[in-house]
Amino acid sequence: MTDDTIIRIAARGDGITADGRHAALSAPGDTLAADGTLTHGPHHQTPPCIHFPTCGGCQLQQLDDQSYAEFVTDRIASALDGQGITTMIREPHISPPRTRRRATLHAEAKGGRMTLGFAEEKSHAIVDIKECWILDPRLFALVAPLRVLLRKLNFKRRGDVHLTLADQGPDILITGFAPEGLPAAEALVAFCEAHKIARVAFNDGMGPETLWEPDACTITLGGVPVPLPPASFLQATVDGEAALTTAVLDAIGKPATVADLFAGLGTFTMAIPAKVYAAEAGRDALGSLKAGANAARRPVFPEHRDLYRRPLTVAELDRFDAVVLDPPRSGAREQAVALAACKTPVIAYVSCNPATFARDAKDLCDAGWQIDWIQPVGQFRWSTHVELAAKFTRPSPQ
Ligand SMILES: C[S@@+](CC[C@H](N)C(=O)[O-])C[C@H]1O[C@@H](n2cnc3c(N)ncnc32)[C@H](O)[C@@H]1O
Repeated sequence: MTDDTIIRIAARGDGITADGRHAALSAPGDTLAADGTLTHGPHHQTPPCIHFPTCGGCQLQQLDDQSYAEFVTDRIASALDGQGITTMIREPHISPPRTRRRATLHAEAKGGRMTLGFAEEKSHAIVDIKECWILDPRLFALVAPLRVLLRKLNFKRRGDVHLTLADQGPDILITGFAPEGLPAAEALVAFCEAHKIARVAFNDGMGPETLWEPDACTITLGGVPVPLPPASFLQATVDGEAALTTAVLDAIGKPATVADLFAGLGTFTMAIPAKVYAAEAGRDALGSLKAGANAARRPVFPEHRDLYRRPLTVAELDRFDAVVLDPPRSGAREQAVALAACKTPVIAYVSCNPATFARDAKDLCDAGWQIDWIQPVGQFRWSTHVELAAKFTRPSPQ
């Protein structure tokens, strides 16, 4: 290896040479000459998608599978290293291509053309996708028909198209627009029947209005069908959800009572075979979790609670045999203070941001917790977005 060899990929996706220079669209093992010429090495693959690298949906298609998996692990290791923490990092789980079950596309009507796709990298321009290597084929199959539909609906602006695979089929929420008139209604029904759509809702600023939903939409979590509000948070792939759930169950063992914090629709709540207290600030999500758990007669105790303003106290946390938390990207700094001091024997921390995870982990480790292991999960294949599940325990006295 020479000083001009790319030795790692930084958090934002640039390759970094041994002598500290940055190169976009490079892979470990490539070499960067002094004049900026990049020579591809053994881990540089031909990006499969015709839209790469313009499309902002993927940033790292030039990495082969080995170097992408190493990137995912390295993101977590470097964030922890920055806080002075070392631990065992398991083999990452990487979602296969074409498995993304939810995505937000952007639509724009301009000059008689309807553009529909992901935004360009670092730009508002929309890439009119003709192929996609990350979307589930059942969702990608709707992209061309949706362009036709939007034209028929007289969509004349810019808006978002949220696509989700519900138990009943594709669920679509279109924002920034609401169709009007009988021809639009007829075009919508014909589209939904032809493509076996589970639901279509529009949100023109007043909240989602559902115009098609022949059977109530659900998403099955841990074997429990949960009512699915439009554009809800779901783990991005089914296999990614399974990898995170398996890690959480492995971490917590066989507890009698568990707190699931930032519970969402109940991805972990429903998978845990115990009494589960579920705290969540989103009213719609919590209402669905409650309805799903009640219908399935699960011993779940939901609470609508803002965990940033009102984190669980030490006394509340001490009642549980295990705590699971899965906060948004900003992490759980406020909740980590009480977690650091509580007596619960085990914490399973699921994170979609290694940097805030490492910050919160430092608070826990400073208070005597240790990280037993971390399971990296790359659900957003070929992106710089990395997830993980970690097990925290208190070391037993010698
Ligand atoms: C990363 S998602 C995880 C959801 C769920 N655990 C899952 O796997 O599907 C984070 C969740 O935290 C919720 N949330 C965001 N801010 C919150 C707050 N201040 N208090 C409680 N929940 C919050 C969001 O509504 C969202 O459901």
